Amino acid sequence: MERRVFGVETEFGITHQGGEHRGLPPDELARYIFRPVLKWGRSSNVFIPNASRLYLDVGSHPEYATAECDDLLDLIASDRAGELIMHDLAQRAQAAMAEDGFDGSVYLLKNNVDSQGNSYGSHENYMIPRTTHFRRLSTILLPFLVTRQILVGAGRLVPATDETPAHYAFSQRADHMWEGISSATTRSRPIINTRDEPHADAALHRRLHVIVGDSNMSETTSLLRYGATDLVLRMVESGVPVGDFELENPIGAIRHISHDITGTATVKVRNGPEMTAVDIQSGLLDRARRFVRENGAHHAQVEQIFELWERTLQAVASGDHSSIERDIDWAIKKRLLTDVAERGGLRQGHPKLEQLDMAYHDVHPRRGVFNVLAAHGRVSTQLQPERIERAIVDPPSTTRAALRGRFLSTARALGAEHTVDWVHHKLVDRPLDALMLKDPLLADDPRLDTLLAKLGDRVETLREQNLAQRREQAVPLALSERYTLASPREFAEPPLI
Ligand SMILES: Nc1ncnc2c1ncn2[C@@H]1O[C@H](COP(=O)(O)OP(=O)(O)OP(=O)(O)O)[C@@H](O)[C@H]1O
Ligand SMILES: [Mg+2]
Repeated sequence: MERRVFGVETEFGITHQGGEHRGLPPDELARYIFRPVLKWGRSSNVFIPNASRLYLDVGSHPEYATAECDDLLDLIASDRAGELIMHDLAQRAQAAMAEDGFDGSVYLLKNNVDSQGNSYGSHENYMIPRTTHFRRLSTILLPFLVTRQILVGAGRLVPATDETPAHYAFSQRADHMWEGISSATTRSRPIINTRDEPHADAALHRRLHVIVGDSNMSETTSLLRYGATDLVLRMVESGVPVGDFELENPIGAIRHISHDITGTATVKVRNGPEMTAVDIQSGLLDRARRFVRENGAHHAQVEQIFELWERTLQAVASGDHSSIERDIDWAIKKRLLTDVAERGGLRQGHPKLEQLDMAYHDVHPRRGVFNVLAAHGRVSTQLQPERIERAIVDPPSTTRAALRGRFLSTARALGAEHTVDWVHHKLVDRPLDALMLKDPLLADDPRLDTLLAKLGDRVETLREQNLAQRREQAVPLALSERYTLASPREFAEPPLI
């Protein structure tokens, strides 16, 4: 596959604290957060002009699904834009609640486990050819995903239980996976979900749904996560030998690996020896390097991804994590927790440290601990803030998201009733002219002009507007007046919440 479509769905944890009374329960809080969405789109399931989807399912985990991207940096930008859009909604909820007499602060967390131990996801979507051999896919991809947490896990301080002392684990999600592959998402939570909803021409494509990943705060970790997975998928698709790392017990392995931060835990490879996660990842990295040597790099970040992949494996293998403490989520957070524990003389598992673990994932640009570290230049980034800000309003330009974005902002600006999903675009008054875009990689289609022309002359006026003018109009429609990013010099130390 020359170009691949990527999308990521993030479910956020929410909580309301710090007021005079007990905070609102999460379901009521979620309703406050989605109030402007409901008002804007008359639904709690809307597509917004940057072509992404905002969604509140039953329960209390607001979700943002990025538009389709074919570029890794676009994907990360759209995901980061989602944090800011959700943050904006959380701030509005806080203000509305204060007016209603519920004081306190709203916290929106981009993590995967709440303090009661419930888990929520960060789902990756990769378009793959329909012809991909599924058995080959799973024998290669499962061991990759089971061991990928040592590269891109978000880290978690695991509280003490009767059997185990408090300790630091690579992953948030590992303990919440129950199956290797299946079609269920909630009940049995498989690593790879096989539900067949391609959002594309089903004869040509599948949408691979990976639900094992942790939500990442670090743009660099995200780049490694999506970039390495894409490389492994390329090898699967090309048919080259990738080695035999099929695991005897993937679910036992994913937990075992997560809870051993020394990286020395071994897992049994079917037809093979006991191996560490580093052994398996090193084998895959070697083959990916060979694959790129023979076939060429398919995008500009491939070498950077290899370098990060290798450096992270070396750090885990040596036990010296200092070389990745600016780049990899679990290592950034571990350094922070260690420093704070040493400074304050706190034992492992102290409630303050558990709180700091949560605070790392707070998406508030000036309060969230990761964001404060970023504002102080203490973690690496991949994107200029302007690119993230643009992604709040503008869809990616190289996929059908561009068409959806144009349809949405034009229809909104002209007050034309419409419905959309990933594939369909319909003006309510013109149901027979509905536009179906089955190719997610097509960013241009004259049929959209034909459809929009049904809206009359005013479309021409809109088309002639420059981007800045369009943004002026689109921003209020994208749910916000203005979004501001953290100012880099405002804060002295990461706060504890
Ligand atoms: N053809 C495609 N291939 C890969 N990803 C796609 C494709 N079409 C859309 N996507 C991405 O898939 C994700 C779909 O998100 P959505 O939340 O609607 O997922 P879902 O699994 O269909 O539904 P739900 O969350 O309701 O269970 C988005 O991030 C989108 O960009
Ligand atoms: Mg979803």
